[in-house]
Amino acid sequence: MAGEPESSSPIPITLLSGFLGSGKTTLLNRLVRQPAMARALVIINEFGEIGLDHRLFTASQENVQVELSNGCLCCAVRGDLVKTLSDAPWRFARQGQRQFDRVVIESSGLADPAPVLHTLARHPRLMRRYRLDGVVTTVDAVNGASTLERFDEARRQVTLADLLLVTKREMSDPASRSRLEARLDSLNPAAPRLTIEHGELDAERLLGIGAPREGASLAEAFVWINAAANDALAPLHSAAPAAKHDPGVESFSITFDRPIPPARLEEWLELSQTLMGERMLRFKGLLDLEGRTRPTVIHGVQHLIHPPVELDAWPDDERGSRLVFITKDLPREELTRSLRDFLVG
Ligand SMILES: Nc1nc2c(ncn2[C@@H]2O[C@H](COP(=O)(O)OP(=O)(O)OP(=O)(O)O)[C@@H](O)[C@H]2O)c(=O)[nH]1
Repeated sequence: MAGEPESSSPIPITLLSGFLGSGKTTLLNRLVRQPAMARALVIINEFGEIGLDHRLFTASQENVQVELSNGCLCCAVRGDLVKTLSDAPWRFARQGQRQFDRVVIESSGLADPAPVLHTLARHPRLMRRYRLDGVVTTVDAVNGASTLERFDEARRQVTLADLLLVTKREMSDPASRSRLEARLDSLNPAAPRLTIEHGELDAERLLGIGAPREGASLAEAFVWINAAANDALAPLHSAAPAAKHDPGVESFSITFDRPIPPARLEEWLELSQTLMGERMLRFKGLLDLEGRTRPTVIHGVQHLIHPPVELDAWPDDERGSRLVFITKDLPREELTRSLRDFLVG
């Protein structure tokens, strides 16, 4: 592809999701005015024949902007997204210099983020050029709880988020706020939650919220994996229940001292998708794989499993693997047994 060398480091992508009217465009307008997002390529997906969001969005001078209309990102225009992202480095280049250094995709309010994440994680051309920096989901404090009751898409948007932003808090009453908090606890206890008003948020808060990237330090990976475990991490080979959530939601960790054969891990991942599916809300792993000199990070959300990434290095001879799970209605014994059988059995 013209315009830039293949070897340049992958361009981070932030996926901004959230149900209809939850405040995505309001947030985006604030974000792109800040230095951290000033050179973002903004891709706006709208649903319906006459999209409005791109008119409501007011890019800063440096931003480049693309609209994907007439369909939903998760189905009809997924091919357009691949083409837009594939072409962008040279399409938005001046004198051979790429004009953006990150991408923000605002998906339509009805989009399920999973297919988009699959596309970003699996499409050969996109995988080389881009990396997912995280999924941010806005949830409206007034309607959020009932929206989450009623719409599967809204639940998927919350479940897949690395960061949840609760909007319109000043318009909501305490009862609907606590109903919403309980619902968010149940759907995604791992994601940090922030309250924002009228899209006011430091753009830096959105950077690096997903998994550690290739070559990241082990220290960074520890912060990431610990965030998923809440208070369940401390005791090895066991777990305490996570702090607060619906019945049926559990958070726990499992460790292995011996290196894990990569082929066994792959088999287990396939099996877990089939057998556990949506009962596996989230898993994160920091692994010592047989034959690899560096630590490997894997993670997944329900059926979606991201490609493994290798970190910088082990600090010394002390190695080991740790997996953290957040599950719903999935007996811990069943999961632990399948892991032990497959990974070290
Ligand atoms: N009071 C209040 N209003 C907000 C807040 N955030 C957004 N709004 C308003 O909510 C309405 C919808 O916000 P948008 O940013 O357009 O929401 P969206 O998620 O982009 O909406 P869709 O494009 O329909 O999916 C607008 O009128 C905003 O001004 C907030 O924190 N407080």
